[in-house]
Amino acid sequence: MSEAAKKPALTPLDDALATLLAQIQPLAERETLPTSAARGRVLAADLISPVDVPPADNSAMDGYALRAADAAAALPVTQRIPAGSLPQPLAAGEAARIFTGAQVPAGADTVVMQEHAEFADGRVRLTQPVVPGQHVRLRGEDVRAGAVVLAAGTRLDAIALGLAATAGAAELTVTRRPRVALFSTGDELVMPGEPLPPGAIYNSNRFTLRALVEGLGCEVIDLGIVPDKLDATRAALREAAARADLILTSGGVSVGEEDHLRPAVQTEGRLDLWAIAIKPGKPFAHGRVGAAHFIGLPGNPVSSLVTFLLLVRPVLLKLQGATRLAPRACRIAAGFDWPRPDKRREFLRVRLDEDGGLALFGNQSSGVLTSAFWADGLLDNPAGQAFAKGDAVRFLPFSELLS
Ligand SMILES: Nc1nc2c(c(=O)[nH]1)N[C@H]1C(S)=C(S)[C@@H](COP(=O)(O)OP(=O)(O)OC[C@H]3O[C@@H](n4cnc5c(N)ncnc54)[C@H](O)[C@@H]3O)O[C@H]1N2
Ligand code: MOO
Ligand SMILES: [Mg+2]
Repeated sequence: MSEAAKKPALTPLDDALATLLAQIQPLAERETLPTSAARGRVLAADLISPVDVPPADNSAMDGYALRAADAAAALPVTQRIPAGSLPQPLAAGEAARIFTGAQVPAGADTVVMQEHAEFADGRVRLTQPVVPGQHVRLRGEDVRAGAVVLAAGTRLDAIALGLAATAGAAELTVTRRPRVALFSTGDELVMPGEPLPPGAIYNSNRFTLRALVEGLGCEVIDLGIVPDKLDATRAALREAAARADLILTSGGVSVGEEDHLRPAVQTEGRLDLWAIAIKPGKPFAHGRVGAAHFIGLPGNPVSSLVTFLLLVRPVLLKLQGATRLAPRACRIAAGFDWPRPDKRREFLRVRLDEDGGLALFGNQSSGVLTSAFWADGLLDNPAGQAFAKGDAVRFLPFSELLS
């Protein structure tokens, strides 16, 4: 067989992702957690608010509540309403002293901030014209009772948890954590904390991948480092398949004789996909071992990171029933020329630069993890497409991908 004939056809990224996601059925099991423990999880049922938020009209300022129609007169101040207290109705021709967050009394329709009023002898006089309704936050303007506050399939970030709490939810029903068995392959790998013998490197993928998996609300089953041996790789796959929903590995997935993952998966299960037309991250593998999904990421640290973000992140989200799998992207000006594009769709490590559009990290090698640490996200450049400084390019922010 000629070298050319041995070359695998590279699958386009979008096709690979579609194939991968088509195999994923969301997990059916759910659990109920305290709201404070649900960060990073996916809501399994619509959350409906039993209350209006805010529950009553309330003041946005420290000042005076009154009827806008009375604004011209010096009004007697007939009550004082701190936040948390219950006001008396306000009669025509009266004003109430009021504080931010306090309930606006029935009868009042407007709040004047104290800086725009003068108080003397029990009466308040306004020093500025009023706009009727000003500084009153209306009952239900944030959330209406009976409305869906958070839909099933929502990922619970800090803001979503706050919104759930604002509707009074002490507990949330979420999809159970997917179990992800993680192992790194490579005889050269040594764990941080151990001495570094000649020829060895520290295992960084294990830390990056573990943090990414946990950040997506999943449980990690850490199977450590597996040697570059076919038998050891097969044994690790069998153990992982018995314990996990997804087996995630890094390294040993390329074409060298020391890359045992592909043959091991072919023997223990089946391989559905291998090699994607992206840079970095070409040698990406997907298949099944027993009932578990298998995903093999390339060993180079940036390749492993990028393939995780583009392909594994949506899988872990879909397993949990999340409705939004794709990260939001935007088009933004490139701050540099890119005259010699790759034949593969390329994901460049770039940083947001207020003055000049996206800036490029100098060394784009897939072994240089510093490039990703420095960057704010990935510039997604189509295969074979050159661009010049000032051209609009597609930007995938890490704020989307790493959340
Ligand atoms: N003849 C060819 N060689 C290679 C090809 C190719 O198409 N033909 N593809 C290259 C590309 S692209 C990549 S990416 C790598 C992927 O290789 P593997 O997935 O088999 O990974 P390894 O060979 O095991 O390691 C690659 C590289 O990454 C380092 N590594 C591995 N694991 C870790 C870890 N846990 N932490 C830190 N660094 C790790 C490893 O030491 C190697 O330097 O293959 C190319 N070769
Ligand atoms: O895909 Mo490799 O990830 O180009 O270095
Ligand atoms: Mg290799």
